[in-house]
Amino acid sequence: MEIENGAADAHANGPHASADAHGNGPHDPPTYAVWRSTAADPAFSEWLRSASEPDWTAVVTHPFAAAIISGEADMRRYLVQDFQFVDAFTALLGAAVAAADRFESRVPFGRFLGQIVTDTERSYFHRALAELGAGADDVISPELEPVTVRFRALMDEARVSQEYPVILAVLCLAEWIYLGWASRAAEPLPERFLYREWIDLHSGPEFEAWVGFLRGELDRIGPSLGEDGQARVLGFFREAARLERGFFDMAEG
Ligand SMILES: Cc1ncc(CN)c(N)n1
Repeated sequence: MEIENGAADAHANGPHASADAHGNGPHDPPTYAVWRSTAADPAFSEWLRSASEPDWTAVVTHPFAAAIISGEADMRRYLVQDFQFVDAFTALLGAAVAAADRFESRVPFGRFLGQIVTDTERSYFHRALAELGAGADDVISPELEPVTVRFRALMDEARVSQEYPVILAVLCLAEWIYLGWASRAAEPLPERFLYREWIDLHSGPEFEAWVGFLRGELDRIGPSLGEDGQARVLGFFREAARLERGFFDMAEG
C-alpha cells in the first residue's frame, strides 16, 4: 500500500484532515454530528473507528497478524522496528500523563507506563530480540523503515502538541487495533513465547480494560470538542490506522 506523509505534510488541522476541515469533501467521512444522528452506538470512539475503514479491517485481518497467531510469522524485522515504535509510544504515554485534564485520568497512563510498557513489554522485547539474534545495533539504533519513521513522526507530533485529545487519538488507535487482531487468537496459542507472549500482551481482560479506558476518555472529551477539533482528532486517528496497515505490510516484506 502507499503510505502518505504523516507529520511532514500535516497542516494546521492535523494529518490528512479534510480540505475544508469539516469532513465535507467527496471522500470524507461524515462529521460526528451527522454520523451520530443515525448511529446505533453514537460513541465518539466508534465514529473514529468506523471512519478509519478500510484500514481498520485490513489491520485486524492482516496476513501478518494471522501469521503471528498461527506461530508462523518471521518476527525479526517486525520486532526490531517495533522496538523503535515503542520508544516513541512510551514518550507519548508520558505526554498523556502530563496533558490529561484530571488526576483520575493520569493514573491509568502512569500505571500502564510503569507496569506494562517499561516492565513486561520491555522484558519481552529484550528476550525476543536476543532469541532472534538481533545485535546491539539492531536493538539500539537500527536502520528505520520508512513506515517506522512516519509513525514515530506522528507520535512525536502528537506529543509535542500537548493536546490531550490528539495524544489520546494516537494511543487509542494503536492499542485498540492491536486488541482487534490479537483477540482473534484462540487456544491453543503457539507454544513459542515469541508469539504467545506478544498475543497475551495485546489481549485478555487487562488489555481490554486499558483499551476501554482509552475509548472512554475519547467518548468523554470528543463530543464537546467542536467540529474543527473533532476533525483534527480524526485526522490523527485515521493516519495512525494507515500507518498500522503499512507497518504490517512492511513486516510481511
Ligand atoms: C506498530 C504498533 N502498533 C501498536 C502496538 C501496540 N502497543 C505496537 N506494539 N506496535
